[in-house]
Amino acid sequence: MSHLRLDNLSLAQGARTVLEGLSGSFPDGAITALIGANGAGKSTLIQGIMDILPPLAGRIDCDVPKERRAWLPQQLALDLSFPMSVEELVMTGSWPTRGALKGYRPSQYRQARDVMQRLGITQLSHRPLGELSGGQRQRALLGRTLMQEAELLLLDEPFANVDSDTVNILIQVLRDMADQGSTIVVVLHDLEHLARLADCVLLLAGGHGQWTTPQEVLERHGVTGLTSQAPFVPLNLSDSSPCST
Ligand SMILES: Nc1ncnc2c1ncn2[C@@H]1O[C@H](COP(=O)(O)OP(=O)(O)OP(=O)(O)O)[C@@H](O)[C@H]1O
Repeated sequence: MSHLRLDNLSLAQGARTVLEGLSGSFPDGAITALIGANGAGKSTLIQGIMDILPPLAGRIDCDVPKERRAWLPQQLALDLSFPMSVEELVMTGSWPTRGALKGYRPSQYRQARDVMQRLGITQLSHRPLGELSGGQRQRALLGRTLMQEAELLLLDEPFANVDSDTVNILIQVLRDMADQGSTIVVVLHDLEHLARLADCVLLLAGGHGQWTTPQEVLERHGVTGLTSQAPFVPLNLSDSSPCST
């Protein structure tokens, strides 16, 4: 059975119903792309799954413990101006399981070093977050979720403002996490990333959800044979008006 299931779920932002009657399961050990036009409710659904936004009706069943759930918000939503280094950020990934005030064990420093090496940010370990590029910051944030050993990972547009080397590393790490059994849900906005990353798709439109496959979405856009060298191809999804007000 899936670790993350939606049962006739409706979610609202204030007085506005954004999503209505969503049901279905996110497959474990797989990457589900969450797609839809601007305002379709992708971030709203992520907030619901993260327990930040209570359901208006229906249920979200998630049996991943809270300390193994991780969320990478949109970069614009992050304030990384506080004085913290890359290594310190990665180490905070151990807080949900171990607590913030217990200090770190040598094995955790070793684990953080391995994580930073895997993400190619070892040389940045003492660099303050405020001095990182978008791509470096995104690698550090994914490093924190690796440190957390997240079993449910939600990412909101992780490839926005990120260089192509970072995209390649993020895709490889996410694939490895899924292969090890994690449930991954990622908000995507372009077809190249959809083709390279997604195993299945939840399309939000008109306040409702449709489960589909990357192949079906690509065919609907008249795209065949996308490769990793393909240029940015935006998803063209128009029918997105919220279901009711
Ligand atoms: N805090 C809020 N208060 C009121 N309305 C909101 C709030 N956040 C989002 N909304 C509204 O809810 C609807 C869904 O927004 P949401 O951010 O979930 O869409 P999205 O699919 O993530 O869009 P985008 O692709 O632009 O990020 C939109 O109509 C938006 O204006």
